[in-house]
Amino acid sequence: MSWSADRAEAEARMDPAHVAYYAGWAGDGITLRANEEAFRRLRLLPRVLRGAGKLDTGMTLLGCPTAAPVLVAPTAFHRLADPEGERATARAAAATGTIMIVSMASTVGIGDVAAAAPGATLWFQLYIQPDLGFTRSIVGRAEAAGCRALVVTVDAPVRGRRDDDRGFTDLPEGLHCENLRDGDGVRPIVMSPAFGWEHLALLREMTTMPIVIKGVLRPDDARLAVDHGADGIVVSNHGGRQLDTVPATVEVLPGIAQAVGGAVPVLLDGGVRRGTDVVKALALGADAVAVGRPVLWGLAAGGEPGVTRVLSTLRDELEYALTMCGCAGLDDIGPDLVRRPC
Ligand SMILES: Cc1cc2nc3c(=O)[nH]c(=O)nc-3n(C[C@H](O)[C@H](O)[C@H](O)COP(=O)(O)O)c2cc1C
Ligand SMILES: CC(C)CC(=O)C(=O)O
Repeated sequence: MSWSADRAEAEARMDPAHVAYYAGWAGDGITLRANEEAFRRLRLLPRVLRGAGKLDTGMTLLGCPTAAPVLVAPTAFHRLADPEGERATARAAAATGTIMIVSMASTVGIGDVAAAAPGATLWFQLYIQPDLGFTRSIVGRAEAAGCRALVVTVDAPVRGRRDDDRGFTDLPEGLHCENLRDGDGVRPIVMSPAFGWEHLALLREMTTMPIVIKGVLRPDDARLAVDHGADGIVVSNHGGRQLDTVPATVEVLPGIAQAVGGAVPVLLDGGVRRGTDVVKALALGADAVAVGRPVLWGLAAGGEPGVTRVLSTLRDELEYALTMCGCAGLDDIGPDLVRRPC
């Protein structure tokens, strides 16, 4: 089943307002579409008779082994798709040897996600909260749950304007952002334009987890992130959900990879749908990619087995594409494999 068949199935099963939230985009959806279109425009140039033999797609990222350079991107509210929510996604991640980045806006608390999927490698995504004491306690919960990295999202100084959200504002009865529990209540997520690079040093004091900056689109910002001690970068435009008309992530990737120069791992998300997209991103300088909506559609269409299928299919497609390209492994992927559009 392809991701678009999953989406059709999700549309049949889910509340239309929730489908619209998952699918949602900022403005006119120019960036949303550009992410996928940019991958489609790139062409692969396979090499032949390389005697490559059987290949291995496994690698290690920030000390964490992963079966393929494909991670689960952080996405909010998995219980809108399936009653087990993030528990199901994490079990599927464990079953496929995939690193899952759990959203701060998960509908299962990070401790419960970890307990439900003991074999999973979890990273935790954070929106820094203006109450830094509360931020510290959220980070502490992620650390106590065994998360292996902190992914700090920096492309949301305010919420994206999503005209087509069709009225989705509040979670249904019984669903909450469990990581924001505070005493008897649950605090709202606060976005703030007041954060600066200096906040990285504050986070560094709060945790021993490696810190990854998510939402970088410029080489100079990537360099600043490295200079301020980031351990990794995610080239991301939030799946086209924040500022419309920013470029497709794969278009800005080569410049960012060059600016980072291998100092820290560079990940990319936005529009990755097939194994061939993974090859293209790696060829243009990414160490790994992350997928957002396909995981949500797989979860809605088929629960935990649905997500397992999405993740294992991506890995199979990657292996197939690499074999077809004459690669012996991930190290064999270079820019020569991709022909950019004229
Ligand atoms: C429904 C939905 C919820 C999201 N929630 C978060 C979130 O809580 N934190 C975050 O950093 N990014 C969030 N994102 C952005 C994803 O991490 C990722 O950048 C994006 O989905 C990648 O694009 P793709 O969906 O085309 O794969 C969300 C994306 C979607 C579609
Ligand atoms: C709860 C939201 C802030 C999650 C998000 O980042 C998104 O919907 O894109």
